[in-house]
Amino acid sequence: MSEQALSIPIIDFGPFIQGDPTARQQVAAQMREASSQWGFFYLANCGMPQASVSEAFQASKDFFALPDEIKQSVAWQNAQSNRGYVGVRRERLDPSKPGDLKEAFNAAPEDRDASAARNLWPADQPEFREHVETFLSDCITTADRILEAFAVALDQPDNFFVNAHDLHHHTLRLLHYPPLPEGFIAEQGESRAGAHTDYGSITLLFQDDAGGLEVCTRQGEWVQATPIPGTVVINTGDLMHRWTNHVFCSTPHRVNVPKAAMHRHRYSIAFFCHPNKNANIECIDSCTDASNPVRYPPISAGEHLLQRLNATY
Ligand SMILES: O=C(O)CCC(=O)C(=O)O
Ligand SMILES: [Fe+2]
Repeated sequence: MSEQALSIPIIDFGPFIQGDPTARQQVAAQMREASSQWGFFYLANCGMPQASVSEAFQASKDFFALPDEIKQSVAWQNAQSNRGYVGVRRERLDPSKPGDLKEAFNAAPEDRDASAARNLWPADQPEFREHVETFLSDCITTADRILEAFAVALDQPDNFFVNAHDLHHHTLRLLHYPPLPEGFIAEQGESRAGAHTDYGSITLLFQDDAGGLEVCTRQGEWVQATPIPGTVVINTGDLMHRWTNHVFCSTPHRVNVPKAAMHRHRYSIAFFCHPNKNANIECIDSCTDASNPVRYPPISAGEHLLQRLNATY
């Protein structure tokens, strides 16, 4: 492993939340550097209430332990709504590989866009719904702060990204990677999650201590994103890559199975941020100059997402 391989940046977000303008600029500059070099970083002191995170993980464990018929009662229907339960092997994040060895539950904020699809909640599980909804709301608050820092990082008005995301077209995804029997991966070439990039603007990723997340460096080397307690992993996705005219990376990542963790469960939770479906995604002015001319025509965020989802299912 190279020097760089050891150093997915860790950024302390505390000074940004506390509000001193110089400190905010410094945090934003670190985020800019990390997003240009890695497209991935750990954020410490991001402001998420610890109880909310713990309750969401517990709710996730309880949900995935339910009988299959209950989970199937809220089965995922289509890319347009993109809510509900996705069973093991249903999704291929890397289309050249067999289905991923994971199950998932997608939910989305319902507070802003009355025309959006509704969440699918299993009957008689009021605590599950309550904890997921609380967590969703905390993720929105946290994501807005992070988006504010990204705007500062790109010399835009503080609310540049927050305004473009104000319909909350985000997706929350609970993920469960079941324990695997011996020899399974070697025989079939499956993984827990195939190599992929995320589609949206930014992703907040909460992981348990099982490990397995790997990130591809710009040099093409796979590096472990070892869980660090108290941090959330932030990555910039395809839409941000396009919006910033390639200034920020959309970095391939995957979930492999470390031998030591093969026989245990892994849980993670991803919050995928997406701009309003009708937001016009057009090269940000600070991201182009003579050496980096505009690379893409404008596209709506909704059109961009549908193109990516249809390629995955
Ligand atoms: O479970 C993880 O750690 C990563 C999941 C992921 O990358 C995704 O669902 O897009
Ligand atoms: Fe991902």
